[in-house]
Amino acid sequence: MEAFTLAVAKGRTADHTIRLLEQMDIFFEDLTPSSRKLVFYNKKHTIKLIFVKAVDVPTYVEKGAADIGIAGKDNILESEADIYEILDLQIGKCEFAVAGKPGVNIDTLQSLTIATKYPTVAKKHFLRKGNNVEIVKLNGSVELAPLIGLSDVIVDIVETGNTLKENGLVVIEHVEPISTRLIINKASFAMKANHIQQFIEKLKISLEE
Ligand SMILES: Nc1ncnc2c1ncn2[C@@H]1O[C@H](COP(=O)(O)OP(=O)(O)OP(=O)(O)O)[C@@H](O)[C@H]1O
Ligand SMILES: O=P(O)(O)OC[C@H]1O[C@H](OP(=O)(O)OP(=O)(O)O)[C@H](O)[C@@H]1O
Repeated sequence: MEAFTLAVAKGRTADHTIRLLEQMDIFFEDLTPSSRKLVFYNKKHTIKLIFVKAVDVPTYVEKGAADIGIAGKDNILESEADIYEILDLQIGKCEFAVAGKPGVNIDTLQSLTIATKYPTVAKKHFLRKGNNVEIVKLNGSVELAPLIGLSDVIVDIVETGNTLKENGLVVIEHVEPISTRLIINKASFAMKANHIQQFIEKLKISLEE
């Protein structure tokens, strides 16, 4: 019998997530790196795994299309989804930062234009600081914006710092650390308490190994 649905982000954290599940003795049939399939079952058919775009994981969990999700803190914050965030999986580590050309002084500019893939996170950060900002929402290659005058600065993910460096940009402010988190649908947490608690406990043990 199917106990719960687990939404996992496609992309750069997928391999690590699957390895973590394997450490918990959870294996999915037909799951290969080149597969285009999006739905998988474990051997006992108790867990349904769905692969979704990283940015969509919190939405699937909030709406109950998945009971459990494994998602980046970046996408959790941006979605403002009403879910429980239970565990830090200590993978996919990076940070949100404000970055721009060296010497740009964001405290002296009257109004700031911010290019970002994360408009909600960016708006909240600058509201807290009391800055007047205009947000330009982009979907990638955000580092280009200050180089061609589309924005004063960017709010983006920094991991190694290589993308900033190769484009002559620097971190101006650290905003928030990011890592992959375990999230749970609020109703599922009550309705499927046994199965979900078991999963959480097993995951905790794997994280400590
Ligand atoms: N250098 C990094 N750049 C982006 N995300 C990173 C990085 N390092 C770790 N992460 C984490 O990995 C998660 C998934 O990133 P990934 O790039 O696969 O998805 P994405 O941004 O939706 O990609 P795309 O839009 O190219 O499909 C992010 O949500 C973030 O939490
Ligand atoms: O600090 P680094 O290790 O260089 O990593 C940070 C870069 O990685 C991400 O981009 P991604 O590869 O997802 O491409 P994108 O520009 O299409 O978003 C992020 O948006 C930065 O551009």
